[in-house]
Amino acid sequence: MSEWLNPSTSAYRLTDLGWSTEHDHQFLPYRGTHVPARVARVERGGVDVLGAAGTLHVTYGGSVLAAAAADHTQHPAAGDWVAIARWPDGRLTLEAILPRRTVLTRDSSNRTSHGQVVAANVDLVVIVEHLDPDSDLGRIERLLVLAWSSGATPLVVLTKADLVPDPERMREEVVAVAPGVDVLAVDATADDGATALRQRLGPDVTMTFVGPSGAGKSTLVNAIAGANVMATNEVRGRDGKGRHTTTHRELVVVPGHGVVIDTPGLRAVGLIADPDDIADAFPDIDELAGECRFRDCAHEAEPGCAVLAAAGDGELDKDRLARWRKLRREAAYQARRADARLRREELARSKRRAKALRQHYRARGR
Ligand SMILES: Nc1nc2c(ncn2[C@@H]2O[C@H](COP(=O)(O)OP(=O)(O)OP(=O)(O)O)[C@@H](O)[C@H]2O)c(=O)[nH]1
Ligand SMILES: [Zn+2]
Repeated sequence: MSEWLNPSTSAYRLTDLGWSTEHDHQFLPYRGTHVPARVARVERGGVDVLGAAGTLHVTYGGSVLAAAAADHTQHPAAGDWVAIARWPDGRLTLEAILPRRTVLTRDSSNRTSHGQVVAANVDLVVIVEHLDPDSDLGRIERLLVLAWSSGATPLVVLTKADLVPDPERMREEVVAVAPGVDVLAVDATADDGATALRQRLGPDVTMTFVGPSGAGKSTLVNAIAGANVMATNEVRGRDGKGRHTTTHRELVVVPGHGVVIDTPGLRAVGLIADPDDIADAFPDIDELAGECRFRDCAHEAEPGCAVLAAAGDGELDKDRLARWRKLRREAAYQARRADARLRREELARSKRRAKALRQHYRARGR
């Protein structure tokens, strides 16, 4: 186990972990009986939390387990602020999750679950994409939808600016697909890259870095930390598997510059967006759609469609429109699937109820 998770390591100041006066208020019901802490790592049987007592391993309290069984999103996640109880026998249990400000969710492959929270209370989603090879605009758009749907603010960092002849021109292309979002082009291996990013951070900002493998996420985190807190590709070994071993840190405190969350689940986040989230990432198209003749315009072939008109006269990039359509189809498909899942669960519940009733009457009849 790394020194990071060793209980003998030093205590944390709650404010370095992102604690604010809002949390003071939320924690009032637990004051005196529980201690506050932040979840750094989730395991099957419990979590590691960081707090004034350092790093602690705690198991789940009964009410937390019951809530999580009924609704997977109520399972503790990295970044959660929680209330910990200490029992007379010395056992530590996680008894409550404070209200989450933001949630990054992934659709679970488990058909009976309702998606899984992979990180909570993230303020800033840093979308990292390389300029060399060329940036993937569709991937950036997709991650923007993800960021907006979590409630966090996105920031786009384009790395490897040192490897291309005209990074500014490429940055402009990305600016066009990220309306209202800050877009930086940096050399992540140089000081000014870290400086530009640090200027966007604050001491109590919780951030997460998403983007393709090799884009420079770990390099950036290490640069803002001024230390090697994340394993980069070079030091990770050839099999590429070293990253999410049991010693991996999922929540790293960068004193003065915030908290970084990096969970294995984040690597696999899919898209469960609702149309509003997509609109957040595509305000240009959303605005055009407001000008269509028909309120329920599908922007496919309708007369008076402002979206099609804009695509026709070049005001709206046709490729961007095609990617937007694809995301909307995907979201609609996910929504239908979730509906079907809910119906299946409701059916299973009513069958269980009927069976229980039959047994009840049979027992009485005897
Ligand atoms: N020249 C140059 N190299 C970079 C830059 N950013 C990252 N690299 C290099 O790219 C390689 C991959 O960087 P990482 O930081 O490990 O990438 P990552 O996004 O964390 O990758 P995963 O951990 O696989 O998701 C390393 O060799 C970095 O030194 C950059 O801006 N310029
Ligand atoms: Zn239209």
